[in-house]
Amino acid sequence: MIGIVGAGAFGTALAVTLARAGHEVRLWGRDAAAMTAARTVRAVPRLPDVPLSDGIMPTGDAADLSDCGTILLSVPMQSLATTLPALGLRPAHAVAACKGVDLTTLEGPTRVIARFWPDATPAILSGPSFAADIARGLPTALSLGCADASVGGRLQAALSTPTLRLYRTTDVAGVELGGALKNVVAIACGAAIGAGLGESARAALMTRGMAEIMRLATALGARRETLMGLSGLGDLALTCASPASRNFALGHALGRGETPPDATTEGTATAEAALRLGATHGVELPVTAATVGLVAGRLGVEDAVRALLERDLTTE
Ligand SMILES: NC(=O)C1=CN([C@@H]2O[C@H](COP(=O)(O)OP(=O)(O)OC[C@H]3O[C@@H](n4cnc5c(N)ncnc54)[C@H](OP(=O)(O)O)[C@@H]3O)[C@@H](O)[C@H]2O)C=CC1
Ligand SMILES: O=C(CO)COP(=O)(O)O
Repeated sequence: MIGIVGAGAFGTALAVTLARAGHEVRLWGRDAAAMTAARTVRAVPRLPDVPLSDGIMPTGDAADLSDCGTILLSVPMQSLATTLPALGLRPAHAVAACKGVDLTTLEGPTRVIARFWPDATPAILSGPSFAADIARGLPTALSLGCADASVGGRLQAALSTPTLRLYRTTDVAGVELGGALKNVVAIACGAAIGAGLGESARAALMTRGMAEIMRLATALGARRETLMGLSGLGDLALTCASPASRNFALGHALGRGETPPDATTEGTATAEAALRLGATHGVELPVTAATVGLVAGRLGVEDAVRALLERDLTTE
């Protein structure tokens, strides 16, 4: 039996594909009334058009997940540290499916898990995948990072489904940082497109953004080959190119001078966290700095572009 914490779009999509593959799934959401309603409506508010099969038990009571040896965590990154201790669970394996860096502690999801659930083996699941695609059973591939190779292998086998193919690695930092940092670049790309700066500008931002991801993540212990994989280059390609990305949509609205839609956008907090990490580790992050300024309203798109173009010429 698999437990999923967070009945948002992604947690629910994972529940649907795992149940379709034959798993019994307990899906916990913080809104107990909505989860009770979901038992009869057989859908959750964040993914209303996706029916929940009989193999999924929606619940607002975390105790219903106490028999689940593996728990997937799919709440927004900035709420992970408050969610975990409140659940009262002690799973053997805890797989983070959230993308970001905790702004208070600058920890990735597996470090947060280790802090609150020291007995659990932590892992991270990340890569290019829109919740709607996974829920529809469209082909998807993700990275599963687990420092314990044998647990990682077991999780890979358990969580892969006929349409969701997992690749495993022991490079937890690479999987975490690739998935977290690409959201920052997606905001920047959305702003460029929204402001009418063109496809060439987007390609330049993606490429230089990827250079920043490489610099910061390798300084923090990630391996280059992981960052060139699904949770890095792969997810960067998806989110920087698709209006379906909420991070891209946020940047797009800012680029057009409009009010951004109200949605989970992990890239805003992660951009700030990345700047702090960059300052500590002596890593220059010009695209990230411009994105932070843009999101905070300190810079307009034109100022941000000027700041990037006026930097000293350098080698690639
Ligand atoms: N959507 C996608 O396509 C993908 C998302 N992800 C990642 O999955 C994670 C979750 O995103 P997603 O499911 O899309 O987000 P949603 O906005 O769809 O849902 C967020 C979920 O987290 C809950 N939540 C929000 N704030 C808190 C809080 N403070 N404490 C506890 N629970 C909270 C929400 O509860 P409530 O409904 O009650 O507000 C909801 O169940 C993110 O890190 C995201 O980057 C990864 C890959 C794809
Ligand atoms: O991470 C995602 C796809 O891999 C989803 O991106 P958004 O959170 O920007 O919608």
